[in-house]
Amino acid sequence: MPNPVPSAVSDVPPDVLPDATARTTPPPAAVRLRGLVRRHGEVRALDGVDLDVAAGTFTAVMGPSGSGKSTLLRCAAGLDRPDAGRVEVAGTALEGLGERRLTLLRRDRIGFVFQSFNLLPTLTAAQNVALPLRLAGRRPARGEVRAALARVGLAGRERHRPAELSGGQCQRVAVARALIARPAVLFADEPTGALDSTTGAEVMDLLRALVDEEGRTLVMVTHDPVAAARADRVVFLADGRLAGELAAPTAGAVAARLADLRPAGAGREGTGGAAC
Ligand SMILES: Nc1ncnc2c1ncn2[C@@H]1O[C@H](COP(=O)(O)OP(=O)(O)OP(=O)(O)O)[C@@H](O)[C@H]1O
Repeated sequence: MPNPVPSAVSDVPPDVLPDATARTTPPPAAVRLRGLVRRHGEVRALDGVDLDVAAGTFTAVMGPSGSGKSTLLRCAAGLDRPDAGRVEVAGTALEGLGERRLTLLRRDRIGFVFQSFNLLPTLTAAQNVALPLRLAGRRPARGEVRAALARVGLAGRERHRPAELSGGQCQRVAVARALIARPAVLFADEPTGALDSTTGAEVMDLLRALVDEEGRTLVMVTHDPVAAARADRVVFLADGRLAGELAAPTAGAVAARLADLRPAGAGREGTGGAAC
């Protein structure tokens, strides 16, 4: 019987082989930012940021307080609109999208984890995780939510409400909820900021494993050099601009770079920082 599947490259007609250019072109970035500007009144929170994040990698964003980290993350995740520049997530440009299409893109392609978990207190862990699917009009497949909770180490906690869970467990629920729709990119804004160091380290173990074992793409803002050192790459912001990066970071190298970025005694704290 003829075999319709070519057994070797030499069996493939030349016109269907990728050309040399195609073979050397890197895969499209999961996140691509170009010339990003975001003003808050007089403050240029972002002042022309260019950044590419490769799929399947873990990037940490660091910088002094007020340097624009959260603004960068929110613009990249479609939660905030830049005043100028371009944001692409998984090959889709965000700037031309109307509110409805942006909402759909956020729902289907983007996961976001907040420092304060943002779980709904009246819902169980399972109901919180299922919420994005429910909002999309989808009934979760049998076992889907349970498997998502098991993946983050919360097997058996499906029926617990946030008040019955520790901070670390709440953040795990939030991670499971962010991943349930299988987003192209997971953004995390200070995901360990509300946790003690041991619990924070456990959440970092989970985030690292999601990249290593499942090929997830993660972009995380943090103030903690130890957390940032778990990333493949740390990019630094100062005054709304990129201020260098470190590959294969160590906590010591991250802390030293951060100290260089801080003017003696302060970052931009007190220069119009957001109200608390
Ligand atoms: N909604 C807002 N209204 C007014 N100014 C804002 C707003 N959001 C951010 N800013 C200002 O933009 C600048 C960047 O803020 P952003 O929160 O992005 O910085 P950050 O690096 O994340 O700070 P932190 O580390 O303190 O969280 C700051 O000067 C901040 O005061």
